[in-house]
Amino acid sequence: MASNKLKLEGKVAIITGGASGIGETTTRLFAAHGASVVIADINASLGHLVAASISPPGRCSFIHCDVRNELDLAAAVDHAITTYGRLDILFSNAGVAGPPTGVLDLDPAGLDHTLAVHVRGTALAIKHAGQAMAAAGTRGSIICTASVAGIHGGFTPAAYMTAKHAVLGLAKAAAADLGGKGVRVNCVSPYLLATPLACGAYGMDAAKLEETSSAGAILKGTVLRADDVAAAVLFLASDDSAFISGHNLVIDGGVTVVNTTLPKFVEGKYDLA
Ligand SMILES: NC(=O)c1ccc[n+]([C@@H]2O[C@H](COP(=O)([O-])OP(=O)(O)OC[C@H]3O[C@@H](n4cnc5c(N)ncnc54)[C@H](O)[C@@H]3O)[C@@H](O)[C@H]2O)c1
Repeated sequence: MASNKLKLEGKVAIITGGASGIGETTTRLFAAHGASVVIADINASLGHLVAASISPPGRCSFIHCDVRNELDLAAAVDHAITTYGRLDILFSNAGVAGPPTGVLDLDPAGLDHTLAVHVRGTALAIKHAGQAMAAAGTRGSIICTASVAGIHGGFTPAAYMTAKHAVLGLAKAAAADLGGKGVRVNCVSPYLLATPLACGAYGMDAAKLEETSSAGAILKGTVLRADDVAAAVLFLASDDSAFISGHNLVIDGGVTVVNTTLPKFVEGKYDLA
């Protein structure tokens, strides 16, 4: 049975990419669990709308932040501390789909942009949030959005896949560097779910994308939604995961561990079809 206990009461979080999709849903869940949340995003109109829709007024605020820009991330951390007095949680989640090509057709500018948002952005967000947590002696939690594209080849175009592998490496490096300060660093790795990023990249509306995602999933009878990812992020942000660091929490209903191309053992025999 789900507990009614607030899991983040009195905590302060920064969520990059918090204006939309997984970030927006996590912003709402964190606030519902008692956290004050700073949305750090380039989309000012959506960011202000989401922040204003969360009650009580002031519980959530928006700051314009391009995660490729170190000064923007430093300002987001300052904003959290000035406005709410502390920083306990960073959810580094801002992302772009990147160029829709394989390696042979790769456009260097598209590769640079994809790596800058996902890798440089995550590294600098961890740097500034980690420094603030360490300076204040806060036993903080940092969560980065990686992807099933950080585990296997073939899921996505090359630049995005490269970026998500790097995010996993970064999180391991950061877990090692920040563990001595009491700060935990983990990743979540979702499979395909309907958000503006994914619908845009695949050229599908939300219903079609969910149908496609469900058809490819191993786990049947349920559809992966942003709520599922936000629940995993809440677990990693809260004291429920107090001794978990350097972990990649995969939210894929088994997609990355089941190889559907191998012969299948069904009801007493191998299905070689
Ligand atoms: N949707 C999926 O299927 C899926 C699966 C696995 C991982 N992810 C990852 O989840 C994360 C969130 O994406 P989403 O699917 O919710 O998409 P989304 O488009 O709904 O949200 C992405 C957010 O990032 C923001 N953003 C983009 N560039 C930025 C920048 N330079 N600085 C600050 N903010 C910026 C956007 O404005 C937007 O609010 C991304 O890292 C994405 O790679 C998505």
